[in-house]
Amino acid sequence: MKRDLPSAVEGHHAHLAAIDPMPSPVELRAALPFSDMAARTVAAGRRAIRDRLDGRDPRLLVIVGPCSLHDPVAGLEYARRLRRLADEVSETLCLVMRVYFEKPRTSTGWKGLINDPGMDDSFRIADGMHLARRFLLDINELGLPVASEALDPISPQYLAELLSWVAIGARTTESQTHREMSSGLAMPVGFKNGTDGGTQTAVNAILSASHPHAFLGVDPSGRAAVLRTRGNPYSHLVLRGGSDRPNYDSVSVALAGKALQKAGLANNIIIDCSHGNSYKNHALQGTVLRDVLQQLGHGNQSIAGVMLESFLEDGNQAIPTDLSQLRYGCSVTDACLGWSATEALLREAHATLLAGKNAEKGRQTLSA
Ligand SMILES: O=C[C@H](O)[C@H](O)COP(=O)(O)O
Ligand SMILES: C=C(OP(=O)(O)O)C(=O)O
Repeated sequence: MKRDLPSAVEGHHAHLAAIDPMPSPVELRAALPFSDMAARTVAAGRRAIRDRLDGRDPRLLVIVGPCSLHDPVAGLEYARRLRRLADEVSETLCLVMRVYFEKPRTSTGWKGLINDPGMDDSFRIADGMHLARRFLLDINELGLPVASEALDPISPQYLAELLSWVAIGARTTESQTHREMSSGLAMPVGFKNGTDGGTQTAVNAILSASHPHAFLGVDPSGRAAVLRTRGNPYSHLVLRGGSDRPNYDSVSVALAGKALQKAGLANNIIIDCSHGNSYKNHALQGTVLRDVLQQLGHGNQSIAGVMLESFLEDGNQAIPTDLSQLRYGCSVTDACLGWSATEALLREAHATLLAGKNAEKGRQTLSA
């Protein structure tokens, strides 16, 4: 629908095709209300992540799931499997499901389930937002906390109460809008280093997000408003590698830690095993994770967690014109580890960390 938008300037709306109304955040929340179970999952998920960042919980955070969520049915099947695995490895790993509905593109491409749920350029954003909130409720009701990327600055009004962790992506870490938004979010926010591999933009972002801001946004009724924030004390760094080289190695991690400390920030780092850290070769994510485990075994105190891109099927696929040709459970954006490789890798990580934990207990008993 194109609203009548008068302007004194001739041709002012020449590049605007239409303005479609959206239900307000309050309306969507009323249509898809919180359940007690979902509320408990979010509270427990956020607490566990804060405890890890504060050093009170020694478990490694693992943010794991598809590069993008395009099919809620396959997503739910993945979540059920992850939920079972989460229980099995809970002594050493805190699993959080990666549920990304908004994709920042290098230039063009499908921008995610919220933007285009039909994957056919029909851009039914109101339907996409409804699907996204429904899916987040379903996952939280399984008892699995959720991590997502916050890309659109209005989306959090609809969805953020269902998220336990949020990323600001490599392409938006330098954006003031995203830093301001993060300063008011209730959950820990991980800022990724830039696509060029530089960490200073993320350090600046963490500093900015930890401060109060006042900026334009929408209130829960969807009305334009001035949002005044208190600052987010749980913003932290995500190392995702750069266009020419990874940055998960111990030297890069130490240098990033020094940059955080120099800025007076907590030395908390999450390693994204995908993207620039694996040269976008999904099969290399295991190599990165094993290196991180080795760093932890050698006493690294700054790595709080890892991120893995994983789905039911290995690899990825282009979005076909005939959507009935889509392969079930296979990523339509970056390539992912398949479920069996994911499960094996996380069990291996659990066994490695458990062995380290038991060895430490043994040393303590001997020296007591
Ligand atoms: O994680 C996903 C992609 O790396 C990101 O959205 C950029 O994708 P593109 O370079 O294919 O646009
Ligand atoms: C887009 C993503 O990552 P990055 O911002 O690191 O490119 C992502 O994690 O989906």
